[in-house]
Amino acid sequence: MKILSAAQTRDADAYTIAQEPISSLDLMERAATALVQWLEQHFQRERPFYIFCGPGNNGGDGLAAARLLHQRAYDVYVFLTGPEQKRSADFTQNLERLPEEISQANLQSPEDFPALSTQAVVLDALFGSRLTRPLEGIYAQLVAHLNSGSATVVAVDIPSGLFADEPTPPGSQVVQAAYTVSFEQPKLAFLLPASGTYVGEWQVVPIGLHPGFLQQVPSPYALVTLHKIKQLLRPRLKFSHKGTFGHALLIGGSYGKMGAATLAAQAALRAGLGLLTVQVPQAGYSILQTAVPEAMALIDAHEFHFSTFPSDLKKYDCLGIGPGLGQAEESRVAMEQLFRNPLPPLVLDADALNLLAADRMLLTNLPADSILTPHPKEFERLVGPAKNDFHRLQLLHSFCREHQCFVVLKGAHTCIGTPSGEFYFNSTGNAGMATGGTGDVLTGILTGLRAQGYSALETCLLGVYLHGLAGDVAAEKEGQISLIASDLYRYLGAAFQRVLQQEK
Ligand SMILES: NC(=O)C1=CN([C@@H]2O[C@H](COP(=O)(O)OP(=O)(O)OC[C@H]3O[C@@H](n4cnc5c(N)ncnc54)[C@H](OP(=O)(O)O)[C@@H]3O)[C@@H](O)[C@H]2O)[C@@H](O)CC1
Ligand SMILES: [K+]
Repeated sequence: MKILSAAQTRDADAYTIAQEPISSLDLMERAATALVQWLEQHFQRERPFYIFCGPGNNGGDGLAAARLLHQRAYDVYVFLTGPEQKRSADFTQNLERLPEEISQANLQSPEDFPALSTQAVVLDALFGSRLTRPLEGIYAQLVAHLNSGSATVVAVDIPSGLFADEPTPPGSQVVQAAYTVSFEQPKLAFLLPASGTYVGEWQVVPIGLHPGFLQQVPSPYALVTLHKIKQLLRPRLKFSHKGTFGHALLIGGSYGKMGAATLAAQAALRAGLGLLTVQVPQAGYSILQTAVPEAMALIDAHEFHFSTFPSDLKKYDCLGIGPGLGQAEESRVAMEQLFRNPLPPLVLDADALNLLAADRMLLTNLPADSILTPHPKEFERLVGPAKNDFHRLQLLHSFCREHQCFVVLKGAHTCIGTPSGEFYFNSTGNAGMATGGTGDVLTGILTGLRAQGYSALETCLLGVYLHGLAGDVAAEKEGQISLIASDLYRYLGAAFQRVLQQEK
């Protein structure tokens, strides 16, 4: 699913109005109807609605929703803000349509702000996607009031005060929503860590924007959906054998960090890999053979960490390196030597990335189409600090282009950067996965998929999505709090099943 800028969203709106054709007022009615359907599913009629409307079309949505909620027997209170001369045409029409029984108040100063009980549902329809500057004066005071109460806040389209596709200046007043119901497409701001915290749980409701426009509009940003993943996943054919599904080499583990290597190994196998060899230091031999009997072991010359690499690298279909590797000087030298050889497709994680960051000459020898899986701190070590989340995306773009690699930047919505400048945000996963070892599992999944012949991009899309989906299935069964990394490979099979069973 493409992610559009605020300007593109307005164009989509205008195109739909002209081509469908539909009046702008009717499009607003459609948006409000979709919003109210969502509200009805989530809130009982005992919950009174306090609807705060700004002067633009976001406020117009709020007014239309007020009328529709009233028709559905909810208690509704409407609060208007902003100068009358700023009111949009559709806002004005919806204000005229508002039934007289609905109480209305104009908010001129903080003394007019209503008290909000825990029972109340606040609908934030102050500003939408055409915010032009940070909120000030009465708007900022009102947002502070809404945020200080204990009512449930639902943002219409986007929390007011948040910029959809550019950084919101630090210190700005922004609505802290429990839920955000967004029209047709999520906004880029929802997917980035700093702005995403304002959005709460977000939901996209379709409002029938013209598919012709959505297909042709260019956007570097996309949200990866189940539909896309289903198209990528290849079925396992009857006459296949273990050789069909690739042979991967994993290099990882050091004294005290053998678990990282065994987690990655288990995950690689569960990703459908045919054969797996794992190279560990001597101290890891029995651990590996006991924890992962399905894997073949190669033993490093060093007792405690990575110091040498196998000579016959060509026989492997993918090399995954990094989980639990450590950062010993001997390991750095071994990496340097490794990078002077012809290599199979690479997946690099954790300490392999730290070694790259410490020795930038290594980066110049990075083979094209390598996959790197940093968390934000590891990414910062590679590219330097980012001023904000949007600047981090620029750094991601430049890094992927310069090194012709794919970067899986891990986070709540993991972002895959590509050499050609696209950004794919993941839509699966949950907070239970913020626990040690889940990154090692991801490295294993990616290594296992890449060895099966998936392209670097397909590997990233599939691997990241399935890793998150396994986490979601695990959380359904065990809850988020107790989720641990090994649950992710234990539920990976169930995640594959969910994708395969999804209707095309
Ligand atoms: N696109 C779609 O598909 C559909 C969109 N729909 C809905 O429309 C919404 C977008 O509506 P919109 O374009 O009227 O913009 P919106 O954000 O309501 O307000 C702009 C007004 O606020 C003002 N203003 C801005 N910043 C300010 C500030 N800091 N402090 C004070 N004032 C400020 C600005 O005036 P300015 O002062 O900048 O001249 C202008 O008057 C969208 O989010 C969705 O909810 C659906 O109904 C139908 C389908
Ligand atoms: K809003």
